[in-house]
Amino acid sequence: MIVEHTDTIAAIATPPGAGGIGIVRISGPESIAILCRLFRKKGMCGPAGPADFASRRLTLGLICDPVSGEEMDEVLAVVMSAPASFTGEDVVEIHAHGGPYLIRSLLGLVVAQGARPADPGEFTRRAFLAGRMDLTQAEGVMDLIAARTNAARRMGSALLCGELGSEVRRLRENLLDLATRMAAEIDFPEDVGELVDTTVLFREVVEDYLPSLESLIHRGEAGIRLREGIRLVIAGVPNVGKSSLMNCLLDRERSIVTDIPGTTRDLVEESLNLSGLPVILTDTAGIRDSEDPVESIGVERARASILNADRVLLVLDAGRGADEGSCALEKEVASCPYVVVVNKKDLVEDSRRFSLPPSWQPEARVDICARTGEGVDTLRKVLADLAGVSSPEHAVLPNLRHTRAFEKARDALVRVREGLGAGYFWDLLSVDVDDAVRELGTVLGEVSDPDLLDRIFSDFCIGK
Ligand SMILES: Nc1nc2c(c(=O)[nH]1)N(C=O)[C@@H](CNc1ccc(C(=O)N[C@@H](CCC(=O)O)C(=O)O)cc1)CN2
Ligand SMILES: Nc1nc2c(ncn2[C@@H]2O[C@H](COP(=O)(O)OP(=O)(O)OP(=O)(O)O)[C@@H](O)[C@H]2O)c(=O)[nH]1
Ligand SMILES: [Mg+2]
Repeated sequence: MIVEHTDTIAAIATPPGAGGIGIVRISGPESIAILCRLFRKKGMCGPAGPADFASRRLTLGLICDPVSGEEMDEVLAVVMSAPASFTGEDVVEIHAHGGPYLIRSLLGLVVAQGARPADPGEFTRRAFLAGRMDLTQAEGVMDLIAARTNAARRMGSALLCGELGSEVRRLRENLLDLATRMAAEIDFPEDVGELVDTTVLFREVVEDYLPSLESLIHRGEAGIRLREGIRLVIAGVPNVGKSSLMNCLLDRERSIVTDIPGTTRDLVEESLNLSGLPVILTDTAGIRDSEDPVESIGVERARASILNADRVLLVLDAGRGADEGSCALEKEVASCPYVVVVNKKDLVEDSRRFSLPPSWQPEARVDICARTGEGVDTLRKVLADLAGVSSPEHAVLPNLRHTRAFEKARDALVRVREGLGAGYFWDLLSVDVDDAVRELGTVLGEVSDPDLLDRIFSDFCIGK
């Protein structure tokens, strides 16, 4: 899909503020001519010509204001001629000294020579439109820039390298091939013979394509958690060591700890990087019926935050086990995924470790001693594993947009599976296969939808 752009765009490609070097980037048919009018090569007088720049080599010279004749800066300029550039168009970069006023003035000169200030993400959008990358790779560029944890950074790299794109492309091609065979069978049933019979079709859909989509959707859930983070709420009856656990996970004394039950009253919230998973961690008041109006409000808030949690850490005291209060609380917590944390393991010998009531269904149980920090690393690992962010094969994780499309493709194939069972005619089934193919196409950006592109690229920064 090659799209011609007639205008030339320019932007500052380096971050705002002072730095060693600042870069103005220009892309489009006029970019080399614009550079020539502003650039004077070392040892030459008068403006430069295109022949003064070997493609993809730095050239030293001065940028001069063509109106006033003022020498603005000594710079290195590079020309990358179409199509061998990031955008596939003629690209020019001016590497100047990194003063914000200087860089802005240089951009002003470039714009005065006919370039248009670029929209956010417009360079990458052009790279995509020129067919130099698929949409997942363009999204990888953005993830890479936006990454705040190393795990998110790795995920951006994998996207940019096209790992997800190739996986989706393979799946899409197989489905497309299936759709083609089905269409041939419908149109020329006598000529083509048995291109695909019902059992083969059923096996392909049920054994190959549906599981692939389910796995992509599953990984997408981890991808969304990794990009957006999760709300993790620490809950329990009073005095079991919730605040001590909060402090252990944060590695500092954030929440007040005393031996008086009912110490924590308000919600105590902090953000935390858990093996790359961004977490908002909340310590809450111990849940109990209280006469104290302040504590009661705290307990209400604790309950509300349990309802909002993505996962709850239900803390028990090893000396007390699953007592009546904890059992009542477990019923409130159980609507949400939860991990049982048995604290104060120092108070009982391992052999006297109690078992949880059989009706409880936590995702995991971890025994810790918040006083010494024992077991807290295991808890961290369990939480990262549950969020699906710690295993390396999950390096490339779909985002929300991809996951929604995979879900629609999956639903279409489920309709095919059900239709096969119900003995539907093939022309009906092939509509659903086509749907699945189209959904996978949107992931790659093969369906042109300017609104979709606007939504994706407007989240980018300017100059990217
Ligand atoms: N100075 C600078 N650094 C940068 C970029 C840039 O545009 N300028 N990039 C971008 O933001 C990234 C690098 N990405 C790039 C990707 C492809 C091409 C390119 O010219 N590709 C040609 C030539 C390939 C080759 O010689 O092997 C091509 O694919 O045809 C350039 C940059 C990161 N660093
Ligand atoms: N022996 C032992 N005591 C602990 C451990 N963890 C916490 N404690 C003690 O238990 C008491 C209560 O700890 P907190 O962290 O304040 O308990 P909490 O669950 O936040 O209590 P509330 O805020 O009142 O609901 C304090 O005296 C802690 O020092 C542990 O692992 N072992
Ligand atoms: Mg507390």
